[in-house]
Amino acid sequence: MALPSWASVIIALGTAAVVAVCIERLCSRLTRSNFVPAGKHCFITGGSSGLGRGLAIELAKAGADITIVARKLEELESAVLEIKKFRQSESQKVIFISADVTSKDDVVRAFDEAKTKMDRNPDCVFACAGASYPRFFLDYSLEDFDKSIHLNYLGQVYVAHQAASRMRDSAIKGGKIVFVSSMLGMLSFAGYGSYSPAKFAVRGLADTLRNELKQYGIGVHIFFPGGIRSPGFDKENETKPDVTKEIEGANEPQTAEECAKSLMKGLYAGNYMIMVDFISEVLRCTTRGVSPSNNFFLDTFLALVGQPVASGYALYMDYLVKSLKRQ
Ligand SMILES: NC(=O)C1=CN([C@@H]2O[C@H](COP(=O)(O)OP(=O)(O)OC[C@H]3O[C@@H](n4cnc5c(N)ncnc54)[C@H](OP(=O)(O)O)[C@@H]3O)[C@@H](O)[C@H]2O)C=CC1
Ligand SMILES: CCCCCCCCCCCCCCCC(=O)[C@@H](N)CO
Repeated sequence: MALPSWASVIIALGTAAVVAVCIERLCSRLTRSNFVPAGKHCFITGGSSGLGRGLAIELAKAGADITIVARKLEELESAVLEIKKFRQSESQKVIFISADVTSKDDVVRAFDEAKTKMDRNPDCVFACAGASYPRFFLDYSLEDFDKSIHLNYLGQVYVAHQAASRMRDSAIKGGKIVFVSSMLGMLSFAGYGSYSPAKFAVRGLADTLRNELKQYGIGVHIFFPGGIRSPGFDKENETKPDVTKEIEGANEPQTAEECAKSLMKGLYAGNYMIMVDFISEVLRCTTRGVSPSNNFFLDTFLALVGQPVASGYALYMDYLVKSLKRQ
């Protein structure tokens, strides 16, 4: 008995959709690396506070050995005590190294010390150190731009360079480098003239290395958090213009713990670009370009519906800033 033509069309479309989804899942499985933190040496810059500290705690829970790096000794010491409480076993090592990521010599020394104290080079490196001092472009001194690019961009370049060269030379299997950008590495607006460009630059570097480091089997990921309630966040809010607060009001800040958990979840899923909530996922889809998708069909759909929303948001940002003139 012949099926009516509409039924054949539905069956054909349904079959095509199922085949497409299976191909997408298969490709995604073949191109993604596993993340198994247990027994790994995880090296975290900015590990004494905020996201970095939250991440160190999650990695300790997952069974990793941890090196945290930052400048202030007191904060490092107290973070190590706290992180140790979350270990699965007493045999997991948690150590700290005081170093400034804006200094090339310090970064090399930090990796040397980490290797000596842990008896091996890091398997996973997380570049969390960073800070933002928002104000209007014309209220910055020219030195402020140097400082931001040194900390928020070059601070990740030096760390990634050491990480990759040691992973290659000691033939680390399943090495990972995780960059920390921000939603402000995908869009920007009034107040972030020194910070956002550095976070965009981090994306350029991550895109380059995601491709280039495949020859050594090193996995590269990039994290784009929204606001994180942290000591750094309190500090930036002291200089943040009101209009900046208003524009970023669409984003609900997370705790460092929630944010670190989002990062872990993205790493377990093997995603290249890791986001923290639905709005930021949509933003990712509207700016993805040739970067790998997290789910090809869903990402393409979200890009389509998200683009008008993104353009509408730009109108809202411009309206708020234009209104400043009239005050
Ligand atoms: N807070 C937020 O709203 C958001 C933050 N981010 C990004 O997430 C990351 C973490 O931010 P957050 O959780 O707020 O961090 P915090 O401000 O709470 O902590 C920053 C950490 O980085 C360290 N650090 C700062 N400067 C240097 C340096 N020159 N050398 C070595 N270590 C340094 C600090 O220690 P010490 O001062 O002792 O060196 C501290 O451990 C940053 O890259 C930030 O840009 C992204 C989106 C939102
Ligand atoms: C589909 C697209 C819709 C667009 C909606 C956009 C919403 C804007 C929210 C911007 C949030 C910025 C968080 C800043 C985090 C940060 O890095 C600072 N705290 C500095 O540390």
